[in-house]
Amino acid sequence: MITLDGVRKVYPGPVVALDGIDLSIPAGEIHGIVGQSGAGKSTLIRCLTALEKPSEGHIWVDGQDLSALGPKELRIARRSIGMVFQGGNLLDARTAGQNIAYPLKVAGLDRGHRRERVQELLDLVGLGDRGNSYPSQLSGGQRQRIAIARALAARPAVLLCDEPTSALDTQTTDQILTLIKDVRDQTGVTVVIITHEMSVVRDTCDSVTLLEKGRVVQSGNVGEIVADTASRLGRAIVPPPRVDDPPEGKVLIDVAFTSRPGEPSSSHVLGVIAELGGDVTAGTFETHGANQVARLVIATDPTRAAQTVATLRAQGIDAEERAA
Ligand SMILES: Nc1ncnc2c1ncn2[C@@H]1O[C@H](COP(=O)(O)OP(=O)(O)OP(=O)(O)O)[C@@H](O)[C@H]1O
Repeated sequence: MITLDGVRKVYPGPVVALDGIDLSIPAGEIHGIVGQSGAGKSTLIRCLTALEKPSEGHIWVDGQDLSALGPKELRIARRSIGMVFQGGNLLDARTAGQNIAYPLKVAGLDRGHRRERVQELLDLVGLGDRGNSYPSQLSGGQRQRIAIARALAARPAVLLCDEPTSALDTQTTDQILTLIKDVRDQTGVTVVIITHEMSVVRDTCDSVTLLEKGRVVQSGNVGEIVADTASRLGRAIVPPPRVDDPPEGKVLIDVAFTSRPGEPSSSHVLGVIAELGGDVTAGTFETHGANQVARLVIATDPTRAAQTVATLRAQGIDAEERAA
């Protein structure tokens, strides 16, 4: 559905914003793009909307090579790409309904069909009775719902979301992410979400790409990445639980493991830790597909720390003493 092949983007300077990106996102997936500030996320999304032209390489969206299209063809191709920005970016002087209708007007849909489609979209995002409200009369979450409806108006094959929840509180964030998942389930749209929040990746994305200095560090299925205890991205998506200080006279050991079907279960590992004289101070257990992913912090006597780490590692369990 979305394929990038050797995409480079060099700004004058020169600044290499994208340095040879190869990426494939299947139709109907929700894909997260993460990376630190300056990693190239916004440049990547601007290339996907064809607002920016790659210096090298090709981008296919919905079967079309964007780099091969002329200006007129690009304008048409852009209709199959919906965009949602941080904060919504609605036109303040227009009602919610008029905001949603705008891309339909541009696409040449007649008034009657526009009205029908706008109501359908308002209902889809759960704001069926707010079509006549102006953006200033809506909450941040409601504005973002209208922005999603507007992005979906022309039935795009791809929905690109640039930090869609970073201006929202936790509860509203959850509601917007649930809406994005529902929309994907109902319409089959392929979704790309740029985010700096790993919780968005954990709770919403099927697959994820980590960018660093314009390059792909890791890309793949979220469940598989978090199950790989050696993956830095996996540990960022499911981080170790927070423990500020070890109990008096103890040291802390970070433990990470994945229980796959047919492999030693969490209770087995907890048994090993207990036998070694360790106390579980905090723990996170998450189910990803058929796997259970665990991050534990255990407290133990300093004299036993090295032995505990060695025994756990010998059993294939990731363990590391936390620096004091
Ligand atoms: N128009 C531009 N001209 C020159 N350099 C640019 C331009 N846009 C981005 N850059 C540079 O390209 C690199 C990648 O920037 P980009 O905005 O894509 O990163 P990002 O991962 O989206 O960062 P952030 O999370 O801060 O938005 C940075 O070094 C940035 O300074």
